[in-house]
Amino acid sequence: MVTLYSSPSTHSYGAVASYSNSFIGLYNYHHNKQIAVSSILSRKFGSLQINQKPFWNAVRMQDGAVAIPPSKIENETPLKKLKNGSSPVAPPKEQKDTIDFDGNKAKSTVSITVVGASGDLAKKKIFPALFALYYEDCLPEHFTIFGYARSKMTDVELRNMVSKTLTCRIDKRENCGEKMEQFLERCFYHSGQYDSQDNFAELDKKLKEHEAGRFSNRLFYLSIPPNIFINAVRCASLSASSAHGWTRVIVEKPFGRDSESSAALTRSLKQYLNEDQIFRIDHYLGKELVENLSVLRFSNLIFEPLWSRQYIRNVQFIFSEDFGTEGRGGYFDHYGIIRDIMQNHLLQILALFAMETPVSLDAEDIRNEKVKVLRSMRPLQLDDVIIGQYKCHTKGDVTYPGYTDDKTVPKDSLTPTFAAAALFIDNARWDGVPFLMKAGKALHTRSAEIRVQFRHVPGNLYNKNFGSDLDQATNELVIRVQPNEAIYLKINNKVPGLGMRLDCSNLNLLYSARYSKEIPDAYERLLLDAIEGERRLFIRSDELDAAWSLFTPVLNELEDKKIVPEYYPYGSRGPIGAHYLAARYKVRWGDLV
Ligand SMILES: NC(=O)C1=CN([C@@H]2O[C@H](COP(=O)(O)OP(=O)(O)OC[C@H]3O[C@@H](n4cnc5c(N)ncnc54)[C@H](OP(=O)(O)O)[C@@H]3O)[C@@H](O)[C@H]2O)C=CC1
Ligand SMILES: O=C1O[C@H](COP(=O)(O)O)[C@@H](O)[C@H](O)[C@H]1O
Repeated sequence: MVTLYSSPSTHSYGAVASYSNSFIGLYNYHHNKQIAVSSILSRKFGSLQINQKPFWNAVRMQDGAVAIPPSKIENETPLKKLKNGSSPVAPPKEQKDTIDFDGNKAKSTVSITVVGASGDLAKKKIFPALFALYYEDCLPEHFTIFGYARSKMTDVELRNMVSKTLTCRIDKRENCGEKMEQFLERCFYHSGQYDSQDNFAELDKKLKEHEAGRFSNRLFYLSIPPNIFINAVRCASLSASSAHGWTRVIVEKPFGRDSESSAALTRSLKQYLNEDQIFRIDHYLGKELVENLSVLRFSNLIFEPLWSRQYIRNVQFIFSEDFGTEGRGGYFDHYGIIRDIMQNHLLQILALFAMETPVSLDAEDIRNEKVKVLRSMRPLQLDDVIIGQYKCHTKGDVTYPGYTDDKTVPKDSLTPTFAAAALFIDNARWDGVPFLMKAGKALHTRSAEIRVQFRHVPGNLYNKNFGSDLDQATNELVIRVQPNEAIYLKINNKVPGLGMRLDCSNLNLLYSARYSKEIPDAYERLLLDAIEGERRLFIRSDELDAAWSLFTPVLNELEDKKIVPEYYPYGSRGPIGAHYLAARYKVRWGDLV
């Protein structure tokens, strides 16, 4: 066996390969160079096949290690020959991938453990996403799914619970019921405490039975409250890591509640895991239209040249939900809308929207650009934020509860359920362009969209036809993330007829009209990526640090100064303050025009 190790300590990437403790090759990580490394190994050991694509994403270069091009590697180079006596190969505790020499897929298996399997997210999203992947034949041939939680359940009871949430896709195939049965047969349950190494060791034993001597890789999905993350990671890592394949852990938000707690969480996670093993999920990155953002920008000649302060007046990121915290008030009150939506989902979209062109589509190249743009942003100022909280509202016979009517929320809570903010990127491309965010619960509609408002046409011959309404006269590009996914561009055109009247119309790519296939749920894409070791859509720790440093000062100030939110009725369009904030930057919210 050839064992390939990884180390997370730098952001440079490479491969270290060893064979019986002898160093073979180390090379920068790029798709074309993969072949270089694999060919070195092939030359030395005959017909090597790299049968695990994820491996290449998992490999990182050790601090201070020397990159040796394949042409220089004539013989096996002993480990000790590497620079300054530094240990070139990560200690065994770190993640390692092993290449199955036969390249035989049938010999490997993936075990997926949903930690917190009795919970809301597991039922609502994780199990259905796993089934959808199975249904679409996207899971490896051999896989096992384990639910793990404290609740007492048998395998059959877990299957019953899971089966209630499974659905077939719209383009139903006849064998859907059969597929469900087959999927459920691969689901098992183990009851245990989150802080018990012994319980995780029992899980390990069961996993091994199912893995049946196959080359095993293990994925743990932490679908549990954040206060038990670390215990679960410690126990899973120490007692139930894969002995010779990869072990990866998907971590759900919240990743702390400010810079300090987030850094502490990262430090604790890294006691037991490499950065490469940690998959921080932001499910908005798995949404189809968010994925499409880079395609839109970088594969259409017409957009990228316009993508700067020269042509763009402002950009808006808008999230609204037409329901309140319903059942999640306990969690929400500790976080509020800025942490729940803005600091992660909206900021991640902003980073993808505003980043420079990455060197390639490799995860690290993309994440490097995201970090760069986040670090070019000004921390949010208190003057540039307004906050709101929904209050009870009666419409006809129905009374909608206010936020503090939730029994799990303190009566005097000042936690914002709505916020609007103006952010700025201090770089050459975006200097002076307001990036506005708006997020709220219990509003009049459910939607998430990006709105790009372009500048006016200089010396426009048709100005008189529009009067002075800049918003009517200028183009707007709308990327509707949900619902009814669409990309449309507002253009000006002449109303047909003998007169000269101008109109504003949409060039519209409505996904449901263009594509008959159902759009996969974000969790499907992200789970598949985690299984395949594709990190592009997961958040790296330096991205997280950069994101928190933009919001932490203002979050502290809001709390220290006990800023009272502006109250808005359940089901309304939110506080009026959002309009004043936008107006300060000569902006009108596009969703209200
Ligand atoms: N639900 C959602 O829509 C979303 C959730 N998230 C995040 O995903 C994670 C899971 O969410 P969700 O499923 O809603 O969480 P739950 O509150 O439903 O918790 C999941 C499971 O964890 C166990 N658990 C709950 N509270 C405790 C506790 N205090 N101590 C020990 N175990 C506990 C319970 O299992 P048992 O008692 O059987 O051990 C529960 O079934 C959280 O981090 C959440 O913030 C993120 C985005 C959306
Ligand atoms: O992360 C979260 O997202 C949901 C909204 O997700 P969506 O995919 O349904 O738009 C939000 O309700 C929740 O408060 C938040 O924690």
